[in-house]
Amino acid sequence: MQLRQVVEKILIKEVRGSLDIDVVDICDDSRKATAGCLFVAYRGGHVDGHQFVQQAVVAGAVAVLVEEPVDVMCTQIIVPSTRRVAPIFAHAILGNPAQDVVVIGVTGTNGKTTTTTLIEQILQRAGADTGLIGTIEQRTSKGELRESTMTTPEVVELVRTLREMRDLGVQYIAMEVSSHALELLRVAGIAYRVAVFTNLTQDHLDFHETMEAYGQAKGKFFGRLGNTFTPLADQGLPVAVLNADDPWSQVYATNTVQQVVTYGIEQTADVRATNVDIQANGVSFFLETFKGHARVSMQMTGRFSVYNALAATASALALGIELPIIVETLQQIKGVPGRFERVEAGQPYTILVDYSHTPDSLENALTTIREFCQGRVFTVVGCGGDRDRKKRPLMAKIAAKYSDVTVLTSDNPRTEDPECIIDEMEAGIKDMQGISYVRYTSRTEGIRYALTHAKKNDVVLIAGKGHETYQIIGTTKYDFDDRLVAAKIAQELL
Ligand SMILES: CC(=O)N[C@H]1[C@@H](OP(=O)(O)OP(=O)(O)OC[C@H]2O[C@@H](n3ccc(=O)[nH]c3=O)[C@H](O)[C@@H]2O)O[C@H](CO)[C@@H](O)[C@@H]1O[C@H](C)C(=O)N[C@@H](C)C(=O)N[C@H](CCC(=O)O)C(=O)O
Ligand SMILES: Nc1ncnc2c1ncn2[C@@H]1O[C@H](COP(=O)(O)OP(=O)(O)OP(=O)(O)O)[C@@H](O)[C@H]1O
Ligand SMILES: N[C@H](CCC[C@H](N)C(=O)O)C(=O)O
Ligand SMILES: [Mg+2]
Repeated sequence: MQLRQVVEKILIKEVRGSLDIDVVDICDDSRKATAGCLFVAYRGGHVDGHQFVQQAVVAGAVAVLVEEPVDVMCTQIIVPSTRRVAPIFAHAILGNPAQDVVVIGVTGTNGKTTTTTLIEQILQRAGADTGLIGTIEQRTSKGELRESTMTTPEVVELVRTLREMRDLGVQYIAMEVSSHALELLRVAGIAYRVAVFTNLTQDHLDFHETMEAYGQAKGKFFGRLGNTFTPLADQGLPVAVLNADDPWSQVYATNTVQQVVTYGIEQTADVRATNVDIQANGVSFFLETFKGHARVSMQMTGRFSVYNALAATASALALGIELPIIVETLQQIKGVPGRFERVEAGQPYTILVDYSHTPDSLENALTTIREFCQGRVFTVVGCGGDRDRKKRPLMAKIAAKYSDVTVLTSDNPRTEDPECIIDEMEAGIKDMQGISYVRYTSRTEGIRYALTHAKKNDVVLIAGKGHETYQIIGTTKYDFDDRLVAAKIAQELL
């Protein structure tokens, strides 16, 4: 497209060079620059993208979007904030794919991956072609596209993925919207048809600093619903789906002028579960909605699974899907990889791998296990390095409170010293009376300790890494899969 067509939409800018040039692509990483692209320079947390404009031009960039003049031989568009306007360029240059697909966004601390998966499965059962963008992978009903590197990609990659999905014939896309994405304007320009809130509990205080700021970041999603620079793909009106049992929903309801559908267990809600019965192999409940009611028996367990099911139900109803299709899907779905996933190696005790890497999700996982466990509970848990440090003592405390034996170990230490991370976790439980815990820096050895001591009727929870197939130590990514490691050790111990 002619660069002039987009640049004319930008109010505050200085242009050096010609705008009458054809731009065929956009990129924000010089290492991925291609012939005829526009390179966007972001000032990052580690490096300044402005350093790489020359490299991008050598690779074929014909124009650059920058915050200060740079010394290169190509068109320069100089703006106060490249992050602010990059979405306008990305959507326009990549052909506005978001206008051709119906997008459902799910935000919240926990439950995004599970809820988007449930929504995707319901839409597929209703006969739609779907896309999914989230923590584990980016896939369509026609097949997997790729494993994810981020929950919500940066805007350029995100819009490119939307375009890829649209070109494959996808009609509906369910995507996770992280608080980082909202804060960094990664999802600007996407007109969500349904915006879902799961819950807000402590995480990411390294990035947002306070819970208030974290809550406000999520609130942006609802404040802007129906208020973006691209129109909705279909004729339906935007809907906010809010968790009536989370106090932040009241704030978010006042943030939006759009219709709101609430769901919950405790409080009165438009979509509600009553008579919740949690078992080891599933959960059942009575589902009441504004479109009828039904008894539901799911193969996924835990009270949190009921919340995810309710959020997905409310979203699907907002999209006009019939209740029986929703109920059939909820009953048929077996689970999501790494979420309360059982490892079966013929051992007499239960092994569960769960992606609980926040205090709240760990507490939910353990209270669920306590509801059905007849023996002892062993929890193997670590905390990620280069991430929120404040959650470390809290997670250890929760593990120790609900477990008979806690094994403090490494998650992804990244560039931090693994011993220091475990020290920070241990600080939360040092003074607790009557608890039993051990430390193993090696995650494999931590898992081995728990499995060696577990007996019939016991449950071993391996928390924090879920579906991950790697462990990041320093800057190296090693192969590591809790499920495979646990299965191998359990088999050896038979
Ligand atoms: C805090 C955050 O989101 N950081 C993101 C940010 O990193 P950064 O600001 O440090 O980037 P940088 O390395 O300084 O580079 C600055 C710019 O120079 C460019 N560059 C860099 C090197 C080079 O040779 N050429 C070049 O052009 C980079 O592409 C970038 O545009 O920009 C990078 C490039 O787009 C992202 O990869 C990076 O995400 C990192 C990997 C990350 O871990 N993000 C996490 C915290 C995150 O976003 N998580 C949420 C989920 C959270 C949750 O809910 O659980 C997510 O949505 O994934
Ligand atoms: N609705 C919920 N409320 C609280 N905890 C939940 C909920 N759903 C899932 N969990 C717990 O949180 C863990 C992560 O679930 P899920 O992957 O669906 O969340 P997420 O929001 O996508 O996480 P991430 O921020 O890492 O992408 C699960 O393994 C489970 O222990
Ligand atoms: N999306 C989360 C995932 C955390 C998973 C945990 N295993 C870790 O590495 O801390 C994050 O990037 O903070
Ligand atoms: Mg996720």
